[in-house]
Amino acid sequence: MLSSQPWTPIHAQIHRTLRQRRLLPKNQSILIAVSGGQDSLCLTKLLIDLQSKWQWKLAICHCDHRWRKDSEANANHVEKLAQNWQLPFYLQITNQELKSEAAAREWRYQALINIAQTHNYNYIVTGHTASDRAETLLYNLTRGSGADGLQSLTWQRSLTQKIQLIRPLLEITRPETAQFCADFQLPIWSDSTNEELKYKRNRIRLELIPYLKQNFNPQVEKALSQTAEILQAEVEFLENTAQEILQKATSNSPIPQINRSILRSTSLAIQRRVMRQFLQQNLGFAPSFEQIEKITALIRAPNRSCSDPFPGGAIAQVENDWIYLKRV
Ligand SMILES: Nc1ncnc2c1ncn2[C@@H]1O[C@H](COP(=O)(O)OP(=O)(O)OP(=O)(O)O)[C@@H](O)[C@H]1O
Repeated sequence: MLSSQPWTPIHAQIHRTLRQRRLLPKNQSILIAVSGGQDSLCLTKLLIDLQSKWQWKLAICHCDHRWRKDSEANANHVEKLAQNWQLPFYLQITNQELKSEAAAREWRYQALINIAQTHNYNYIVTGHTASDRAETLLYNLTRGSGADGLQSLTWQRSLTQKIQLIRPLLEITRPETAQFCADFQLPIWSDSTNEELKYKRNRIRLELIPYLKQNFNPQVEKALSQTAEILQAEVEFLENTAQEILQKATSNSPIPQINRSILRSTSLAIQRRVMRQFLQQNLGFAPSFEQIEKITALIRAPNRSCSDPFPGGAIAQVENDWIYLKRV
């Protein structure tokens, strides 16, 4: 496999991050998701250069959403790069019309998982950067997310029991990946839809972030990304604590029930999280803020109080020390 050093500060940083965070252990099989854009090319080059230290088995996967006229040319471009790098290449082409960004994303992750499962890759890596993290944080902030949405883009997430999604570039900004690609003359395929202002995410990147940089903080991407990093550890702690309390406060009974006096001894932050987990477990979907508030209010409500119905028809009802989730 080609690896034309030199070793740059970004190489050193990624090597250190991978070691400290134990993101991609030695000898593992890794599927790199490559769009052809600057971030995923930077990621691929870095992993190739670090490969001799980690003994990974690397491969490239490209997903063709068939959204743009040049999508086939884009796929061919990535295939050529894979050949030059002497890496196995997998192409996934959609056979359905993907109507939204969300649909495209869902299809893409499933396509990546299918390739990873078929060819035994335990890790899928993407080129998400600190800039993506900052943009996702801002986007979720405008939608009213709590800390969970603001931790935006974690270093690692399970896609299936066997496959982990890893994002090694979360400390590197997009201007840095652009510079890296220029330094190593990596041939970036530019995606024209990235410039379209009808997409909110693009407006955050092209209008809001430059405004914040100019008027508030030139390092705003790093600053927001740091906020996401702090929140990530806090969310993990709160979720684990809530899970422990949920276990103590519930019992195995045919009608789901949760104990009010145990919940009363915890803080509102934990009560909300416990209730979210309780509803999710028993209703089978992620509850909204209003639905969580409705059931949380019952922790201190008078006996026999009840909520109006949740989607699906269940209601929550207080009986002495318990809240029951009853199907009516
Ligand atoms: N067509 C593609 N084929 C393979 N990988 C892709 C493709 N598009 C994006 N990726 C991977 O996903 C990363 C993020 O891309 P981008 O920011 O464009 O997607 P996104 O939809 O905003 O991200 P996500 O939905 O995954 O959070 C890229 O760096 C790359 O690793």
